[in-house]
Amino acid sequence: MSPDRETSRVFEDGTSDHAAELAREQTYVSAVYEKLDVERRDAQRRLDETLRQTGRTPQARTERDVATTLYTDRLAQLGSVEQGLCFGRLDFLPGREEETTYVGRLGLFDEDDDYRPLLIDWRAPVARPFYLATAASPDGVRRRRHLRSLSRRVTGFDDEILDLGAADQGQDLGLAGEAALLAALERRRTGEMNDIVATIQAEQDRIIRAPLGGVLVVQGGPGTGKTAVALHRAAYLLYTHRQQLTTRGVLVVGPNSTFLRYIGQVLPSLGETGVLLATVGQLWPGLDAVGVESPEAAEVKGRVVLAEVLAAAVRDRQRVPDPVLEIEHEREILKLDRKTCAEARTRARRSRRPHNLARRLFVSDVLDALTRQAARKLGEDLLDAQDVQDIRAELAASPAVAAALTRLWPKLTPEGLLDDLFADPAYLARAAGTLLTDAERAHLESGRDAQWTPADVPLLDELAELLGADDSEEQAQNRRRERVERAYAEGVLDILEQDEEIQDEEMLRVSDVLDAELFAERQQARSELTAAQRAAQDRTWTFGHVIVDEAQELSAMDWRLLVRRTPNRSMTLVGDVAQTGTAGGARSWDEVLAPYVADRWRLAQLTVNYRTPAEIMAVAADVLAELGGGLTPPSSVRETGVAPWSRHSTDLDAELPGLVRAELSLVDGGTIGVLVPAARHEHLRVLLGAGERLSVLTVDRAKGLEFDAVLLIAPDEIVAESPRGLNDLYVALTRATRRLGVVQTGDPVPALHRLG
Ligand SMILES: Nc1ncnc2c1ncn2[C@@H]1O[C@H](COP(=O)(O)OP(=O)(O)OP(=O)(O)O)[C@@H](O)[C@H]1O
Repeated sequence: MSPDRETSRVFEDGTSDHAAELAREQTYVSAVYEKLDVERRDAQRRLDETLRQTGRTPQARTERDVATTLYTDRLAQLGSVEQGLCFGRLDFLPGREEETTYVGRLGLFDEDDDYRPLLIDWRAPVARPFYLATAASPDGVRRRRHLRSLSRRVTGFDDEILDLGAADQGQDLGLAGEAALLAALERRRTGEMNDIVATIQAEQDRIIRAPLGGVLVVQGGPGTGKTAVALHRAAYLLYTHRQQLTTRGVLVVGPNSTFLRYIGQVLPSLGETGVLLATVGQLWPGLDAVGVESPEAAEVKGRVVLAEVLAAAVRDRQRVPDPVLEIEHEREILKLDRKTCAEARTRARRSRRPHNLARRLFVSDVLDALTRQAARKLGEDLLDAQDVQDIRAELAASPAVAAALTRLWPKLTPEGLLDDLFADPAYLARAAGTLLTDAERAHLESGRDAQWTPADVPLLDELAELLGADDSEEQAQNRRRERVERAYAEGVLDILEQDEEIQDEEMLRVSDVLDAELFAERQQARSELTAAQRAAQDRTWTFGHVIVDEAQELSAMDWRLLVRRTPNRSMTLVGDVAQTGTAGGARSWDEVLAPYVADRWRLAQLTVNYRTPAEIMAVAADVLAELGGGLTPPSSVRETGVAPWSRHSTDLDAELPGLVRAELSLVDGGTIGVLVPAARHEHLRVLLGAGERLSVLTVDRAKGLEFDAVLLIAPDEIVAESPRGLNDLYVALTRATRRLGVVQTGDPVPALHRLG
């Protein structure tokens, strides 16, 4: 159904009516923007007022904190919805209370008219027919209108009349707002993902609005909008379960930082800033795990047996003397024997506390034993209880005793232990036992770079759990700081109260202003941290909901980390098992989830490809068939009439720059992705350079991204480069929104037979 045909159906007497209708829409949309401006000024004024308040009691201060966060968030939200604020309109069949509803990026109401809705938030239940209504099931909707706009100007609209006569709309894919959808898909790519709020399709909407609890897996082929759906789901959940989720926050996990940059603007454009976007490698606060290692090393590190290896590595550090450890104390030699230490060790281990916390038990038992010995040497009969206590305190403070305890049960940090483990083959061999082969251990030892790698982070996290943090000193410091802060606040209050007693109006005003500024400063520093920011600084933070994109790539150890961050198991996992590139990634969702939720997870599928034109998808479908696994390729929403091309190159360095230039000129200011085998990446990146419109990437870096045109280089090498090479080829072929060119340099790849 073309928009023109539809427009003429609605306005049978021609374009002048269309112009008049456009003008009417402009009047309405202008009024909505005016309301937005009023709301912004109002929120700014309230924030200013709140920051000026003194907060004289703890309750008042808490209230002020809450209000400041509220107005700061509101301002950010109102600031982010400027573009495309109002994008839809629903006209209902007679009999409904409301005749017309406008749908947009947030809800706005007219307080002077009994809170009449001016604009309905796209996430509100009443906006749902905008995404779900079809001619076959119109849900009371007579007409759905998509408004097009540029800044605050309405530039056009596309209508759909939802009567049964129009039931052929969207062909057999059941598309809603097809004209607007196709216009969105035709837009050239900029290197940043856009939101799809105006054109969400029914199968996507059902996933976005699925209930919060439990594990929802979204399986969908390339370009089916999994990433878009995941991000809109985050926005929807925050809107619908605001209270529950703003305190705990939502985490969105992506495969790498290039991908996170690509999707980074979507949630802010939906008015949501309280979501933490991170790779698993970024979930260790203060550490940027950007080290590089071999795929083999990363694969071994991702195996679930590493949890056992690490536990054994920790136990290995809990030692007993062989046979005796001598300690010099006050010119006497005290002896720690194997049996005493073994008993202390058993008691400490049985406590089931993490290593650094169980250490206190071990230390206490050893000190008891040493105290008994020292007392015996001094003549037990001559000592009273206080003397014995003093001896124990002296022993506890003795550097020689401390050194012995460190040898037997050292305080350990995750970083220190992991570094030692990978640097010391004998230690690794003891910890791994029969769990890893010699060759696998060799990967761990040799694959090391000076920096931590993303695959190290789940290991550090596992170790943090095994070791625990002896934070008694930190807690004592916190208690001291709280006491000081309380005393400070009480002091301020005293002064204010005295001032009030003096009843000197001028002085009162001065101290009020001073305190207001001080408090405002302190409070601002605290309240500006959203749950997402606090979560980013806290390894033990547990989220209200976790969304994982490209979930098929995660290793077993990654999953352990993420499940620890989501004790309520409220998760949305989106991915495609046909695109798994990492050796440790998923072959099936069952396999991945069984250890954590058994079979208690729900599966939703996406079936329509919004990215890759049918001509290119046909080539990719051959590769999918060769992969086996019984997955059906998604149906492309459009054809472009442009066939993918292939050529053989005998001198790539000479030919490629010209091919890239040609493609750049054909995409009308759009983007090109040159996807290359890892072994050629560095060379071709230097040869071609890179810029805003041109990216030279390995396939794993291109995962989740899209380009107007893709040039795929040496597909045979991509296939040969990894055990999941065919999956990589599938990913590479499905990155293009308009054009695909394949440059072969070696043997033809059978799965690409269609290209000739
Ligand atoms: N309903 C929609 N309206 C407009 N554009 C859409 C819609 N759904 C998806 N798209 C667009 O289709 C493209 C592919 O979407 P997305 O990247 O979310 O797919 P994906 O399933 O995550 O793909 P892949 O598995 O290949 O990474 C994006 O440009 C996205 O904006």
